[in-house]
Amino acid sequence: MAKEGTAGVAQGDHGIAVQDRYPDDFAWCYGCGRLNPAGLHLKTYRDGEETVTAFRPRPEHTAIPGFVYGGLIASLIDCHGTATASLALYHRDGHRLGDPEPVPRCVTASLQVDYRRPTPLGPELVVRGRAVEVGARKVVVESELYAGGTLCARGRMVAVLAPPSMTPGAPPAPAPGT
Ligand SMILES: CCCCCCCC/C=C\CCCCCCCC(=O)SCCNC(=O)CCNC(=O)[C@H](O)C(C)(C)COP(=O)(O)OP(=O)(O)OC[C@H]1O[C@@H](n2cnc3c(N)ncnc32)[C@H](O)[C@@H]1OP(=O)(O)O
Repeated sequence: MAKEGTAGVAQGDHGIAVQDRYPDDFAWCYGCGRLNPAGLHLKTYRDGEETVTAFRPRPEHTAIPGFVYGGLIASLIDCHGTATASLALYHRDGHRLGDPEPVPRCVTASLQVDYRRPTPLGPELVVRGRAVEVGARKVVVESELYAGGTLCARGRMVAVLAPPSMTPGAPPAPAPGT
């Protein structure tokens, strides 16, 4: 039986958020790190062939009174996208959330946001995403952001598996050209 998530939709992968399975060293992101006390704590769930997240902006997320700051919208699309990419790589490798294997961590290589309508401040925002290309290390993710059912923004991003040299505690990467 699927559980109900914050977005009010059925969750897959045992109803576990991708961000709750990132290794601790990778769980400090301002947008989605569960260990960042000042962060947004975005949670991404599987919903069939898509992913979904929900976030209710607060008054400090104002652009002009009554409307949401575009940088917040980009953050939601960004963090939901990297999580969608991580989940796609995890699935490709035959895993499901809840398996003991660590969930891979992706970083943003490219992020495009199309702001289609002013986003009202008040309703919960829902972002739906999907991996449209899954390569060895690179995943292209497309997404849409809705406010009260109205499409307000679209995103397209390239997410890349964090190289081992980015892992905290790893030896520094060699300088370019060496
Ligand atoms: C967090 C910053 C890093 C600090 C390290 C802290 C340690 C903790 C580690 C992890 C925590 C994760 C926390 C995530 C937070 C959530 C999301 C964010 O806010 S991320 C912040 C903004 N993003 C960056 O700062 C990336 C800066 N860029 C890079 O480091 C590199 O450029 C990187 C890793 C993205 C790619 O470098 P390559 O040397 O590993 O790999 P190549 O061969 O260049 O690219 C792989 C594939 O991606 C494509 N690609 C790369 N950049 C692209 C671009 N801009 N547009 C389109 N495709 C691109 C390439 O064409 C290639 O594709 P083909 O496999 O050949 O098909």
